[in-house]
Amino acid sequence: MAKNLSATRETGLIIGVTGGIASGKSTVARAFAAHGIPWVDADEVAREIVAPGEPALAEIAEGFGREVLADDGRLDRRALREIVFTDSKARRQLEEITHPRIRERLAAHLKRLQAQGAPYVLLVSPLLFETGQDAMVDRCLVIDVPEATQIARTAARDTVDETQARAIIAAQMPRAERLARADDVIDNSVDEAHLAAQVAALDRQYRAAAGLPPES
Ligand SMILES: CC(C)(COP(=O)(O)OP(=O)(O)OC[C@H]1O[C@@H](n2cnc3c(N)ncnc32)[C@H](O)[C@@H]1O)[C@@H](O)C(=O)NCCC(=O)NCCS
Ligand SMILES: Nc1ncnc2c1ncn2[C@@H]1O[C@H](COP(=O)(O)OP(=O)(O)OP(=O)(O)O)[C@@H](O)[C@H]1O
Repeated sequence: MAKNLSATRETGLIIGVTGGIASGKSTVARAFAAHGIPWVDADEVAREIVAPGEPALAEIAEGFGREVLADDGRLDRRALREIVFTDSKARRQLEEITHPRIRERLAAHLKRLQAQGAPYVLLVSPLLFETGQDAMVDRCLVIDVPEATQIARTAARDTVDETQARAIIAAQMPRAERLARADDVIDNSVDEAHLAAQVAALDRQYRAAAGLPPES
């Protein structure tokens, strides 16, 4: 059900941005940044909490074995990716280690950004609904593309092959369910100009909701 756009918490408006792998979340975040809007990225925070010396890295090594560490002691992300996207039990084990820490770190980053006085801020997360991070935001914006576009854009961008891209999509919320939980939707199936026009319209809407005039 759509949230009341004017009912923002005292600390200011937070927009949750979500969508499956390669739906275009980072591209959307950069388009909002062109309007002066900052964001916190859950994938980046997920990297921060497994940096060398962090307790989560030690717990992962304990649970998954030294084979998920590279020679320099850093997390071998590819090795861990291959384990967790073929074994849902292992994925849940990883999430039990990472998700509470990601959530805590996201809250701290959001607080810091809000203190800098932005019109509103974005929380960009592939698993906004799956992890309950949607409770941290006032409104959920879903970036929507067909699955074939996700696969094609993943293949064009990184080393994840089609089988693995499909396994990652299968580990995420189905498209229809995500759309059903959206307050706002961006159709990112066309091109960046089409995306930028939708972001500009939402920016006007969110500024009005935050009690601010349109961007001058
Ligand atoms: C498994 C890991 C090491 C793979 O790292 P890698 O650098 O290869 O990929 P990256 O982190 O960039 O993730 C790629 C994409 O996979 C998807 N993804 C990542 N973790 C998950 C998950 N637990 N469930 C479903 N999809 C996921 C997201 O769409 C993400 O954008 C890493 O994704 C990880 O630590 N995941 C657990 C933490 C997590 O849930 N992160 C998501 C943000 S809350
Ligand atoms: N409208 C578009 N037209 C063409 N290509 C696009 C469009 N939007 C995004 N892309 C491309 O698709 C790929 C995925 O986009 P992006 O990295 O923004 O997705 P993401 O949702 O942040 O991905 P991830 O879930 O892996 O973090 C990138 O290579 C990007 O340049």
